[in-house]
Amino acid sequence: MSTMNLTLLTDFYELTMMQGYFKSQNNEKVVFDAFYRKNPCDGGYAIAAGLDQVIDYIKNLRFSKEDVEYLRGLKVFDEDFLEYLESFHFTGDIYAIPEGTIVFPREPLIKVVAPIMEAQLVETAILTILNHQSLIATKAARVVYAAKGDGIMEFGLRRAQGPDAGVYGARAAVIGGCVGTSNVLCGQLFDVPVKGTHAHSWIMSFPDEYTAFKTYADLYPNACCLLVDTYDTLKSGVPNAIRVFREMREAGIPLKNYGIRLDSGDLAYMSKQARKLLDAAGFEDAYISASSDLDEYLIDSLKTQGAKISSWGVGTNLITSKDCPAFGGVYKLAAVQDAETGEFIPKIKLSENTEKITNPGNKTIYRIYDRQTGKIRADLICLADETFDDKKDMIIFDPLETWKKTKIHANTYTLRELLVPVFKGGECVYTSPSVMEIRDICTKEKDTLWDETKRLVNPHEVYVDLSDKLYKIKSELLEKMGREALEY
Ligand SMILES: Nc1ncnc2c1ncn2[C@@H]1O[C@H](COP(=O)(O)OP(=O)(O)OP(=O)(O)O)[C@@H](O)[C@H]1O
Ligand SMILES: O=P(O)(O)OC[C@H]1O[C@H](OP(=O)(O)OP(=O)(O)O)[C@H](O)[C@@H]1O
Ligand SMILES: O=C(O)c1cccnc1
Repeated sequence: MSTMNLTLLTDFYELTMMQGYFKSQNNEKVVFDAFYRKNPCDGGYAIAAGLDQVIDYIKNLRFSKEDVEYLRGLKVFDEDFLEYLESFHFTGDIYAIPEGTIVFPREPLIKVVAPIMEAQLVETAILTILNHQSLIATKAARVVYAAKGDGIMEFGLRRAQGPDAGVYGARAAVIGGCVGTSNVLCGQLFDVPVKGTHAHSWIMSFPDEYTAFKTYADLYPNACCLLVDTYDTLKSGVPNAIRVFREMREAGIPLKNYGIRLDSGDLAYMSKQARKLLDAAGFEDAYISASSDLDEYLIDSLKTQGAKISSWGVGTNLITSKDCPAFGGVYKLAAVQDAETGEFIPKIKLSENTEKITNPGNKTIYRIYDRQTGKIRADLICLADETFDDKKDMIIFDPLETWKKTKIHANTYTLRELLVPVFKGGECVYTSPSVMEIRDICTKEKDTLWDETKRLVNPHEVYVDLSDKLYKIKSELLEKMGREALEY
């Protein structure tokens, strides 16, 4: 999948605009920001994911002969433009927040600095990749948070919106903290753990439940998880599982990593009863896992109910992010380079809705950490060439409600620039960590948030402020626009 040419994975208007820029010989260098506006599921944060696929996409960005032929057939593009496309490749710079990082609304997750024809073309693919994976990674992080240290298995492939969503969704779910996936192709492509139990069909294909369990246990004694709800969980499923475990013990087969899976009924009640039966038979270390339309809220509720479940399989609600099906990331022009001075002229997009007014200029983001706790104090969006000294006090203010100011005292904080170079002059200068390494990074990242921000409902919002300089540029641009509007 990584060498696939996805050059035509774009909206038609990117190409018609590209031809327009070509015809008007307008190929100035510009800055585009890919950012999102609202955390998924009304949560307090999101997790950046998908960068590695964006890198593959950019590396393979070439119009093949067939691509150009196809575009010629649309009878919209002129020969000179089609000829240009034949030798097209990406020559710009890309900066990105590494995968697995905690991110907040309005922060550029990816910044493209490139001639406008190139920067425009890549909009759609960058957004579709980032939007999907960041959404599922965030959803997974929420589910993992609810499970309070229990393992979450990703079980969603069959219910995902197609193969790509299944495979890349599973990748993102592992980044967000799942311990593994049932998705074998995802395992092969990204070297993540694949695991699983068995289906009801396995049980139903045998003359009786005991024989099905026994056959499975003989085959997989080291990973023996028996699905106990096909007929009657407490009267048949659990007793038959206990019978098989007992026979394994009597046969001298070491019992480790074994247990049962509940897939229906009242999971709190069933798990408590099953726990009692297993314990009474001397199988205190047998685990109880559960699946059945779970999500973060249900897992949280089951925990509160005292369910005796220590491992969870989550499918549909995770892989589709069912209650919040879109991440809503956008890609906005932020600056255009002056051909003569080389300076970036900030550009702004107005909106009736103040939250939708874009942040102009060639920017970067600094994360401000509390030096003692390592937790995030706030993020600061500023101009790319601004520098800060953590030995000096820092005053940050809310960009919308500017009277809300916070003083961060000198030597109590550390700074980290979030955007890192990924492409320079068209060359990739970044090596992505493996998915399991990104998962580890993400686990550490989650530790930089207070619980108040991680909680599932009404979380505390982390401040994302603008630097003084950027705030002034934005205000001046808004003023100017306002004056110009009056002149009409
Ligand atoms: N103790 C519980 N508290 C809250 N929700 C629960 C509890 N136990 C199960 N659930 C959830 O309730 C829903 C159960 O739905 P339903 O009864 O329709 O299906 P089921 O029990 O899975 O049975 P079947 O698979 O046979 O349709 C699932 O989403 C499940 O996760
Ligand atoms: O409920 P989800 O969160 O989507 O998790 C995945 C579900 O997929 C399987 O059911 P399915 O009915 O597809 O197959 P089965 O016959 O193996 O139960 C599994 O038993 C889970 O219930
Ligand atoms: O392995 C499992 O138990 C599994 C896999 C996919 C979907 N549901 C369950």
